[in-house]
Amino acid sequence: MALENITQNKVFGGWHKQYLHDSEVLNCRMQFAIYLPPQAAPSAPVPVLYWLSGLTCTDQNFMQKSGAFRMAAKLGLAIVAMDTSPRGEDVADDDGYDLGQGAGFYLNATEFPWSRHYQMYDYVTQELPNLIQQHFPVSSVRSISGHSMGGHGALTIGLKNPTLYRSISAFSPITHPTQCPWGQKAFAAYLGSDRTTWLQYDTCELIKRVDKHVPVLVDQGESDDFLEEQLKPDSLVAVSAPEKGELNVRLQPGYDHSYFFIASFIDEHLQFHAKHMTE
Ligand SMILES: N[C@@H](CCC(=O)N[C@@H](CS)C(=O)NCC(=O)O)C(=O)O
Repeated sequence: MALENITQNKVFGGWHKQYLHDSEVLNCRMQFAIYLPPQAAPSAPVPVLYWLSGLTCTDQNFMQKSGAFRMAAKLGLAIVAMDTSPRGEDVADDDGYDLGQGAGFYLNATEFPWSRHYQMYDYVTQELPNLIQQHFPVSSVRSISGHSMGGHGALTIGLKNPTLYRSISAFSPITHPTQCPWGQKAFAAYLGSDRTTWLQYDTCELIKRVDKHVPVLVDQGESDDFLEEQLKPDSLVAVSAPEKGELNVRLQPGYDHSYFFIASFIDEHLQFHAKHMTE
């Protein structure tokens, strides 16, 4: 599949590049960004961290604001940041910032009018990684991370695919979407009124169902305005079971929901993933 390179900037000895491509699963043109560290070469493929952003974001919020490049260059990690939904004039949308374009929730929609394009689960787990492996000097070793809606995406996708990802991390994730307004609105639209179909995309429900999971690191700011109504870290702590795997939920005093918070702890997340990707 053809990639169209639209930007490239050298940073910490590596390269940040943006690309456009036709997505078969999303049925539209998509944009993504990749950071290739200086170590990446055809003779030396590097592991990849997939980053999933939150509501209203594009491929650029993380790349421009997280300050991840210095540590990624040091550790020799590639990072792929994708868009948060299918895009385009023909793609169904909604006036709310929390539904439609910019709010794909990393699931496969089954309901009209969303199902024609909103297949983000397949895009993240299959189409995009295949494209990345085909075109860049990366190995098949992957981990996954994200913020808010993207933290929900990273956790659900990582829990459901323990052989695809070595580790999972999340900042301020929506941990129990079937029990919060953002999740209930999105799942009702994308998946319909049968709530049993929602459970496959709910981190707290998935943790209860799996026997084992890969190591998980979660950071949550205690001064996050969305903490109690939308994110519910206590629900995640309540279902954690040490015998199933490492699940470290850290509450960080004073931090809010923004990329200032992400920038403060991104180095620790990259080190966590690098450790598990090089084991
Ligand atoms: N009312 C906010 C809600 C959306 C929001 O807070 N989005 C978070 C993720 S849930 C974000 O990362 N915003 C973009 C940014 O900070 O760069 C907005 O419209 O920006």
